[in-house]
Amino acid sequence: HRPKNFPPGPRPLPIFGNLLQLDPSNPLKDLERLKRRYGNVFSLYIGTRPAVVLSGLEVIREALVTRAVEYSGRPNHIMVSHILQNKGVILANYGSSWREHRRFTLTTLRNFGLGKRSMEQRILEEISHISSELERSSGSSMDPHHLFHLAASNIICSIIFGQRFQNDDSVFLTLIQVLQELTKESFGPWSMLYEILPILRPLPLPFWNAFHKCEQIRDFIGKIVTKHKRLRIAGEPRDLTDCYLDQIDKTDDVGSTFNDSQMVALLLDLFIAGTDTTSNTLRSAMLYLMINQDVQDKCHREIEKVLQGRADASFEDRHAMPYVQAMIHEVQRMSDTVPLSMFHTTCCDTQLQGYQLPKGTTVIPNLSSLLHEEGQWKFPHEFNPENFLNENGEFVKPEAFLPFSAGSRVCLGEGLARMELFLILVTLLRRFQFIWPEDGGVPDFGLIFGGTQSQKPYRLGVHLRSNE
Ligand code: HEM
Repeated sequence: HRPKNFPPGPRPLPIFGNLLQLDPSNPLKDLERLKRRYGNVFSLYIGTRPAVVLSGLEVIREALVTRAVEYSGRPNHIMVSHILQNKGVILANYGSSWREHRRFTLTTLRNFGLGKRSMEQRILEEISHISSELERSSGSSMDPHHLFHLAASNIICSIIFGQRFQNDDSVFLTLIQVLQELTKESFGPWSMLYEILPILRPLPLPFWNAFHKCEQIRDFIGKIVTKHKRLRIAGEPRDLTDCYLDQIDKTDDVGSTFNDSQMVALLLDLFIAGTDTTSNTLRSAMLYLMINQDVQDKCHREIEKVLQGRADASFEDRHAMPYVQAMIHEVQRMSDTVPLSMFHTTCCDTQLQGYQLPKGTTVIPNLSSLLHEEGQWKFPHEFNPENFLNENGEFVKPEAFLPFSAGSRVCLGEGLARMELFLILVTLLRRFQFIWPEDGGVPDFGLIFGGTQSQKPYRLGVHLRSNE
């Protein structure tokens, strides 16, 4: 039975709740259908637990921004929260440890703690590796998946560990593979069984693989931390790990939330959160740019005009490049990278649009619903940078653009991600032209659903521009 005055929704079955009414390979269409039937706030049973799905700008803003404190919890019954032990930031409960770690990370990422090499420099260094790799493919085509995935991982590694790995480093490649398997298994069918039938948990079933994989990654991170402890000079941080060790020194009291196991959890979080998201967005960008040569040409002209003879772009240049900004935001809108955000929970009994939600209710913000919401966009269903330009050609950001979510849990890496997307795309569009290969078949813009969505595999045609 639904609690009193709980949002309406389809009738659940015993044990499975409404899970059998959703397509596990892509529930977004089903959520859209249920929204049309029950409204922008409706409920679903995931197993025996009720969850509330929020759609549209008005409702999502009311929950995540207006009532931010009431809606900032994280579920602690799902498999991935058990794997990550509710430590670090992403799945940490709303409370002092989460707050202090979030503040520490944001401050450090804002370049107050990264030592001599700024975040911008670290990104530019990685771009030079991407460029060399693309140069090797000039005149032909390549699958960009690996290239962008390694680049995004390496940027995060450079910031948190102070080092990048060679693209053929076997330990790094294994780590990335384990990480990819971990994210897949954490949201796969076995994780559903783990959640809805707790009685199965003690049995040696495949969901334990995900726990073992996470241990492997923690070991890898643990070794890097040990090396840092040996080589660091206190007060002279080279990267985020050094900053954290300084922070432990500073807050060495009994009540401190900064300690070794929280540090490994935080580093793991940043590594997980910062890789697929950025690299999937870059893959979307390349696909849309290859098919929309007019947009690519316009960006190239704007980039040349602003940078003229300068060697590198800087993130500040974005203010002089409204069209490029519009293109990048439009790519993010269409790539819909984190469609259902991270699940939230209510931290106390609360309300929304006249409904009552008891403390502990799972809340699913359907961010995907905003990015194509009728009435919010000039062209809700097509790729068109004009969605982000006013009649004077100036860049404007509609309120429904919330791919990083909103409120107190808004993506902590938004600044970093935006800097990466801008610097990488500007540098690559300046040096290369990307062309749909003749044998590429018909372009398919359909997305593969997941915690982070991605484009289907495709080949990127690369043409090195002459030094015009
Ligand atoms: C295009 C790239 C990215 C997108 C679209 C994206 C999107 C998101 C979204 C939707 C959330 C959930 C917010 C919520 O619960 O309401 C999130 C959380 C988070 N993201 Fe990102 N993200 C991106 C890149 C990054 C990067 C590069 C980092 C690494 C620094 C990062 C770190 C995090 C963290 C730590 C959280 C958890 C925040 C918290 O619970 O307080 N993200 N992100």
